[in-house]
Amino acid sequence: MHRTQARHVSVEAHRESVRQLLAPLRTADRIERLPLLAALGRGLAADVVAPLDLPPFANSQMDGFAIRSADVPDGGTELRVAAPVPAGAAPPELAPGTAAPIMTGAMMPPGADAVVPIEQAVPAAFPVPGVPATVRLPAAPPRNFVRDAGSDIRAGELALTAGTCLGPGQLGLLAALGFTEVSVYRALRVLLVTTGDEVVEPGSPLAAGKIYDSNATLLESSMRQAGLDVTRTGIATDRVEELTGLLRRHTAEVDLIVTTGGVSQGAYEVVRQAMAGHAVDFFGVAMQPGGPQGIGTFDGVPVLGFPGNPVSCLVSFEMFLRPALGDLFGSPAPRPVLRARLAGALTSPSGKHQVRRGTVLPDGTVRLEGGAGSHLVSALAHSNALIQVPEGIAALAGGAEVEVWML
Ligand SMILES: Nc1nc2c(c(=O)[nH]1)N[C@H]1C(S)=C(S)[C@@H](COP(=O)(O)OP(=O)(O)OC[C@H]3O[C@@H](n4cnc5c(N)ncnc54)[C@H](O)[C@@H]3O)O[C@H]1N2
Ligand code: MOO
Repeated sequence: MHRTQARHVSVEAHRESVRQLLAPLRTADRIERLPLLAALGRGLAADVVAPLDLPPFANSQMDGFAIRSADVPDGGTELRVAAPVPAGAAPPELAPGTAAPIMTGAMMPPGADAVVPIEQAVPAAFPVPGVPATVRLPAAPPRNFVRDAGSDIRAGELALTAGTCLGPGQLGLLAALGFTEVSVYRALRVLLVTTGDEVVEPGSPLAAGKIYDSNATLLESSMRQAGLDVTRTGIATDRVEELTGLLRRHTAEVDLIVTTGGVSQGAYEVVRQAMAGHAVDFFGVAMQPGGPQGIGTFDGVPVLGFPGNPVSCLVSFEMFLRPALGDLFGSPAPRPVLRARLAGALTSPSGKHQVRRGTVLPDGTVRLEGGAGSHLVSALAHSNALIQVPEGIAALAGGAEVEVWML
């Protein structure tokens, strides 16, 4: 279905449509098992349940003496020194009235329930092993400097939920639990097509009326950051048959097609025309920039048609595609959402959700970078955040609190 720009949908509704378009890609054949380090930055494909307690056994948090806390009265006492407990050993029971030298991470001897750090002992040094010795220790409450078995996570508990992005912390947990491999989603393969007779490759001569292709680099880097496997076709001209042929050649190899340009109201809207006869819908989203959008399938492959202005296509990616990838596949680089105070006033088209670019400063304010224009790539390059101005707001004064998405 090829429709004209008759309706306007909300940002939230379009984000949900993008999610629904991609949800069928979450299939079992897109799951693979990888060694932990190869899974860095991938989304976990299935819940992981802890197969063991962490720590697996009660152990000492300090180098010191393991004691039975009941053996030491309030004012402290002198105890006989038992055999030392090095890390990695399984110690025998601690005899009543004795203190066992114990190292950080070493297993608590059965019977011992507290550790006194070596700094608090008199003398504050471990005796030579095998030589009879005593040590004076202060009282310590039960569990003093003891890390209980299962105090981090218990066997049978959910360690990581499906859809979690695997960063160093998550991979470290899997290693601590003894895993060597993990099930993750394969990277989605995306075909990225920029369009326009005025657009030329950076590095080639810039004739009058031409501009360099910034969208391809903006989007390919965004896509790579979000874990996508990107195929670029080079710039498609405004000839419809050329674009149609190019898309047909690649449909079998990709999971998603993303185009830029050719979706608004001009006389030569190549993407709209190439999608004629396919289940692709074109309409306006109540958002600025990034208003004109296309969504649907081309020969069964999901398609997103982003507008051609550089900031518009980047904002489209951040507002619609990145959140869907995060939700469905646990893709990396989700955007942290913060609240910040505007350093200066702004105006916004009240019927649209405006996305301005800005810099969040250490004092918790956000400074606008450039105006609202969707061609302002230089201002974008100096921004670290997208400022969200919801539909219905026509103006905000300096100091007003806004939601920002960190880039
Ligand atoms: N009469 C109307 N005109 C326009 C409307 C409208 O509603 N009515 N919407 C405007 C808005 S908003 C946007 S956004 C653009 C969207 O246009 P298209 O998606 O059709 O994109 P193009 O016309 O091809 O290009 C727009 C703009 O972006 C530049 N561009 C395109 N590709 C690239 C690239 N790869 N790298 C850098 N710059 C690129 C292109 O030269 C244009 O300046 O339509 C408005 N017009
Ligand atoms: O919706 Mo357009 O992206 O404002 O220039």
